[in-house]
Amino acid sequence: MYQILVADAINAEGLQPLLEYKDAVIIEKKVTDPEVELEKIDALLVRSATKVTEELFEKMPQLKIVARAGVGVDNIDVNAATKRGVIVVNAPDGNTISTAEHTFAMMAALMRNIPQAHQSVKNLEWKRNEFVGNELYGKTLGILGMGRIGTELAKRSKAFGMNVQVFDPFLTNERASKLGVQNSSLDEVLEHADIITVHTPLTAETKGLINEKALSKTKKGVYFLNCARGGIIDEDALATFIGNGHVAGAALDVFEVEPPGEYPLFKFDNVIVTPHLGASTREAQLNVATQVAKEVRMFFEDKPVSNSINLPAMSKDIFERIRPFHYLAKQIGSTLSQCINEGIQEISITFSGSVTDLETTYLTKALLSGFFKNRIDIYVNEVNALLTAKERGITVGEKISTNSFGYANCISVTAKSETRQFTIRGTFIDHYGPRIVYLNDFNIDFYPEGNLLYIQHMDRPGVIGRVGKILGDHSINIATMQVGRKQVGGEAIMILSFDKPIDDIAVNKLNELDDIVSMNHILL
Ligand SMILES: NC(=O)c1ccc[n+]([C@@H]2O[C@H](COP(=O)([O-])OP(=O)(O)OC[C@H]3O[C@@H](n4cnc5c(N)ncnc54)[C@H](O)[C@@H]3O)[C@@H](O)[C@H]2O)c1
Ligand SMILES: O=C(O)CC[C@@H](O)C(=O)O
Repeated sequence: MYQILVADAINAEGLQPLLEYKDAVIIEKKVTDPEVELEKIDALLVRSATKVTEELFEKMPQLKIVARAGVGVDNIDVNAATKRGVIVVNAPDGNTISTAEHTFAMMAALMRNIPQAHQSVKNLEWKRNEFVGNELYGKTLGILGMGRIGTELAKRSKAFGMNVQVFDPFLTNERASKLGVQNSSLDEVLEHADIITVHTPLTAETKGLINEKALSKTKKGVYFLNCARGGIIDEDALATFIGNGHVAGAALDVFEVEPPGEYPLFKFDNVIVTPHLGASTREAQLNVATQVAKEVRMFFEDKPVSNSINLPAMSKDIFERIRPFHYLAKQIGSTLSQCINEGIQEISITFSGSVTDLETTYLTKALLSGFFKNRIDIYVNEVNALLTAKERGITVGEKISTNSFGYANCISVTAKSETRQFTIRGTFIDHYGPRIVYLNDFNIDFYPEGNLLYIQHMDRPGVIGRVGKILGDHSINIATMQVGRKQVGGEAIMILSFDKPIDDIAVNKLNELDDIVSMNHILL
């Protein structure tokens, strides 16, 4: 039974896909609640309140997926998640419209002094001259960050007759002209805009994007909006420029520290604020909760998640095509690691035939996760496989080849240690499934699953019989047996499979046999 912790206020109706999931129990409590057994939690659902830090991951060794019911993942240490193989998903577009509408509402309220006038009337005043505002019509709106929210805001602002000038390093001129906005540099926006709004994520690059230097390039009387993340506009610098009258006003939905407590900007009447309400509509909360609940359920049902921050996105269709090779790659990796007993320095993977049409990097990661599964303690999956290899000094190479060794598809892997190299190849055969077809210079053919014994021996009369006898004497039933050799009387290999695990006594007896060179018990 998966334990799913819903740590922030997430729309209950949206959680329905998880509430209906019979393999999960939902716990709605804060991560700090002493009743929560953090060490048993498999999935964590949050909004922006819970900070998902390295220390929290430390307390949650079972955690497999963190879902952010919203866009920004700046409250989640994604690097720490990746290192531990924890998948991070978000709900990227469920609150786009709500946040764009909130930004627009803030802009209109700011330009027409609505919050101040509202308060004044409620204080039994009637100061019509004091609250004279400005039209939006004809003004230049500068948008920094033309992603989902920036784009929706641009559309709404154009409908109000505004000129829209934008800066986004990833925006092409073609897209800008389709949207009817002017694609500009940061400085051009700063110099020309009457109102400037930020819609970037908070990153090392965007932290303080609007600082003293940027503010000093703006027009006197400019207005600022921040409905993205606190810190993109430097709050101290903004306070200075509002205080000296250069900036005419600001509307803020987000703060460097939330809740902001005693806050220098609150003393200005021309600063209007909301408590991080951009996404707070019934529609957005239902959308984001449903999106993440579906994603978490898909993950536990072993289906592809589409909005992962640290995994490649894959459609259901593509996932169905890659699924057999994904399994094959994992089993190859796991077989490989159990066939070699020394430290590996290099793993080279070559894909050929029909598998090359697929996302091979994803298969490389799956192969590595299989490789590490039996070698190290930490949970390795496609998220942290490459990082784990790097941390352990293993060079991983991937290439495509036209030589598929006569198979319709082939994954060939060579692992190198200081002293030797080991090659393993697998293929997926329609109607048969995954097969290992080459092991350490021997052609062979076996199904990579279950309890296997890989025996290297000399090709001499009676060896196979003696192996069979010892196993029989220990009541061990051989399910399948494959042999491979290069020349008569030379080195040979055997792969035996069993219905149940074989005991150490039998293995030791087998090891004592003449003509047995080495033996590896493989559990797949
Ligand atoms: N107030 C709220 O409740 C609320 C709700 C939703 C989202 N948000 C915030 O809004 C942000 C934007 O959301 P979105 O869905 O539009 O994201 P998005 O990823 O669709 O758009 C972000 C855009 O910023 C651009 N960008 C990145 N670095 C930049 C830089 N240095 N200068 C200029 N542009 C840059 C990107 O190219 C991208 O186009 C989120 O990261 C989140 O922090 C806030
Ligand atoms: O959870 C919220 O309400 C805030 C969401 C918003 O900041 C986001 O990044 O999606």
